[in-house]
Amino acid sequence: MPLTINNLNHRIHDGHTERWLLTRVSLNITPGECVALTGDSGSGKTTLLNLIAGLEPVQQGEIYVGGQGLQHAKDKTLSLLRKQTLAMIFQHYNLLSSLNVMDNISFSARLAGRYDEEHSLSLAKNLGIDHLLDHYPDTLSGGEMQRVAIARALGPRPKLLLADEPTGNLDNSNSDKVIAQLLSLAKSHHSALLMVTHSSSVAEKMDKIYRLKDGLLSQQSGGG
Ligand SMILES: Nc1ncnc2c1ncn2[C@@H]1O[C@H](COP(=O)(O)OP(=O)(O)OP(=O)(O)O)[C@@H](O)[C@H]1O
Repeated sequence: MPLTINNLNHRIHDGHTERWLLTRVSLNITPGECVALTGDSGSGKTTLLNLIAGLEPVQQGEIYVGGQGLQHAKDKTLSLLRKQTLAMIFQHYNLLSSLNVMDNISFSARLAGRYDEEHSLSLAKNLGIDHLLDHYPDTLSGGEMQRVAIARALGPRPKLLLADEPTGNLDNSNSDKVIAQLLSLAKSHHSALLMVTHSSSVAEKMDKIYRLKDGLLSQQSGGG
């Protein structure tokens, strides 16, 4: 299973007080399943993604990514997991400005020791950015940059893709195209996808929709 979360509780310091941000959160995502994570601003969506990526320590409960438990995992295990098993896509793309598109796409796969030129080129072709391979990020549109970020994330063939508002900076027609490409590539790679989104039309395109409210995660109707 790419992602299993059992009874996760997470407490934060809010000024001088402490409060539970996440309570009894459980979630399973199967290979190739695409799941939307929704919830009001401040409900804890980004914190949950950070916990799954091993960027914040698990306080109570269990998170398994590709079978690897994150609770009690050492930093080395977590950094290997981020290289080999999961990938993240951000709203602000996080491309490397000194590398051209081809090198940006190859970057994560090289880091994971899984670089495959044919695979990188096929991702670029599928995402419609193969004519931009020698361009640099500052010459690209927002939609093009997000496509490069998606190709880079899929380069190492991750079991789990985490995406935080990946189309938040795009207009509706670009957003629809990028989401359609992301879903179809995630499915064809059998990568599970957990995507934070504020857009109900984006959420509806996913297999399942979950909502975080008052610390609790619940499945909503819709999606699929
Ligand atoms: N390490 C931390 N210490 C203290 N407070 C934190 C910490 N991490 C997150 N918070 C707080 O937890 C709450 C949830 O933040 P988070 O970014 O996870 O929400 P979100 O649902 O992603 O919001 P948005 O949709 O606005 O991005 C916020 O009130 C934030 O200030």
